[in-house]
Amino acid sequence: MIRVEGLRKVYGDFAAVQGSSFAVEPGEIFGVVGPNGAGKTTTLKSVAGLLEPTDGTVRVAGRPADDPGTRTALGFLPEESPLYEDMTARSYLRFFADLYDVPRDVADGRIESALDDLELDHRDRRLGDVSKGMKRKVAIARSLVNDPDVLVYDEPASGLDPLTTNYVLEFVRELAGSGKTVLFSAHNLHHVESICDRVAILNEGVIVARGTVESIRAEYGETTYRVFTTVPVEGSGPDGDRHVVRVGSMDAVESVRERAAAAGGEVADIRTLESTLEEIFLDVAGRPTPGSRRVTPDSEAARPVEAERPALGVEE
Ligand SMILES: Nc1ncnc2c1ncn2[C@@H]1O[C@H](COP(=O)(O)OP(=O)(O)OP(=O)(O)O)[C@@H](O)[C@H]1O
Repeated sequence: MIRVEGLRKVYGDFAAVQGSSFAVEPGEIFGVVGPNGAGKTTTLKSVAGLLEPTDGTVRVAGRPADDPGTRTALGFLPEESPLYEDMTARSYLRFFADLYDVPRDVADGRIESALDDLELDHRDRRLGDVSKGMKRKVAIARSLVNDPDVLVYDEPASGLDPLTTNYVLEFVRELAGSGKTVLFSAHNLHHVESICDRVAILNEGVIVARGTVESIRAEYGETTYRVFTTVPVEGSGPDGDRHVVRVGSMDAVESVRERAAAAGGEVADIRTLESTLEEIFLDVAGRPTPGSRRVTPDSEAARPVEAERPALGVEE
């Protein structure tokens, strides 16, 4: 549903994205993570047809991302989503449904159902007077008024309390469960690990790791073992009435077992620990990336900064 090939975006002499390729299928949530400035928003805006790539192709549902047909079949949630503060949730969503030429009766049904699904109270209260969580939910509802197959969500849970965050993430999961294609960026790697089917780790505009969390863990992570013994062994520390030592291989576990036996004790328990996505991220994103983000003046790719295209439903 989303096909990105060789995406490159240069601002002046700076490459924000240096040649990314990935695909996202219907029903899938694909997470883009990376440090500040890695190129996540640039990637998402390019998929949403809001930025013209310097090089590469972006296709959504078989059409170029900037095709007018694509843009109405896609819901984009920007990182910051200022709303028209004097409107109510209902009037605001109707306004956007009108922009997408959704017939009024279809729009009303769709809006009420989105508001119900998002458990939005205060539907007729001025948006300037509602909570941040509710504003974010309204922005999410706005991304759905045209019933798009493809959703591009930049930090959907940014700045929300844990309860609202869980609600929003669960909602995104349900949207993917109903067959929508979701491209999603987030800083909170625990959220990404919990809801994304596949992940790309971006660093300095380059995808440095990509795949399911399990495959990334298998390739870049490490397995360690916490070995609990009834007697102290070299390197162990107390843990209640037992002792615990962390080792990195099954051979090392065997060696702990032998040392415990030699000291008249035994191994009481072994727990396996896998690297978290966060640990892998800190490792992978800390490595130097191939290529420089600086584009030299005589380089073919050094083109003028592209203006952002105005987007339907995006006031930035
Ligand atoms: N219009 C622009 N002109 C020049 N440079 C830009 C422009 N937009 C983004 N950049 C630069 O491109 C790089 C990537 O920006 P982008 O917003 O895509 O990163 P990000 O990964 O989304 O960052 P964050 O996590 O901080 O939101 C950054 O160094 C940013 O300063």
